[in-house]
Amino acid sequence: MLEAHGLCCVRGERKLFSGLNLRISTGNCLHVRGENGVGKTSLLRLLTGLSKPESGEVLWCNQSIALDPITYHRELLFLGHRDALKEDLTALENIQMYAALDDIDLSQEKFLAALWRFGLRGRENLPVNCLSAGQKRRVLMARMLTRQAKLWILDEPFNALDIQAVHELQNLMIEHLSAGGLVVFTSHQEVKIPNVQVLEL
Ligand SMILES: Nc1ncnc2c1ncn2[C@@H]1O[C@H](COP(=O)(O)OP(=O)(O)OP(=O)(O)O)[C@@H](O)[C@H]1O
Repeated sequence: MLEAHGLCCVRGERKLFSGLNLRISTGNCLHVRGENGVGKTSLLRLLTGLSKPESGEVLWCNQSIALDPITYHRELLFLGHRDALKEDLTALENIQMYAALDDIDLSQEKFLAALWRFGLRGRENLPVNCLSAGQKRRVLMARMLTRQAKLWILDEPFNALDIQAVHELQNLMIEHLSAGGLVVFTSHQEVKIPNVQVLEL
C-alpha cells in the first residue's frame, strides 16, 4: 500500500499544496489531475522520494520511504516527462541495459516479445535517436513490461502516443493492476481504466 500523510510541497516562493493525504492499495490506480503548473509532477516526485516534502511523509507498506529507499526503489518504476533512454543505444539494448541495472535476468526472446507487443518489430536494432517520439514512448512501455516493479508512478505516460498505443498502454496498466500492482499517473486526458480514483489538485 502507498500512503501519504499531510504532504506539504513548496516550490520556489509558492506553496503548491499542503495537508495532502492519499492511500492506494494493491490493485488500485490513482489519476492525478489539474491545470498546468498546479503541482502534479511535484507530487509524483515526492511519492518517488526524489524530492522531500516540506512536511508530511510518504509510506510504502506502512513504512516511511525515507527509512529504506533502496528496497522502495526496487519495487518502484518511475517514468518522468523526459524519455529516460540512451539515444545512441538501440531499443533492444536500452531495455536490456535497464534490466541489467535492475538485476533482472530475461531471455532475448522475452525482450523482443516486449518490443514487438508495442509495435516495434523491425525497429528493435535501430538507435533510439532514429525513433519517433511515440516509438520512444513504446520502448518505455516495453520497459514497463520487463521491469517487474509493483508500483508504477507515471508522469504523462500518454504523451505522444497514437490512438492504438493509448489503448495498448491502458491495457498494460489494467493488466498490471489485475496482477496486484499499483499505479499513480498524471494525464490531461480521460483514461479508461476501471475503478480509477481521481485526485484533483
Ligand atoms: N525547481 C523549481 N524551482 C522553483 N519552482 C519550481 C521548480 N520546479 C517546479 N516549480 C514550479 O512549481 C509549479 C508546479 O510544477 P509541476 O511541474 O509540479 O506542475 P504540473 O502540475 O506537473 O504541470 P504540467 O501540467 O504543466 O506538467 C510550477 O509553477 C513550476 O514553475
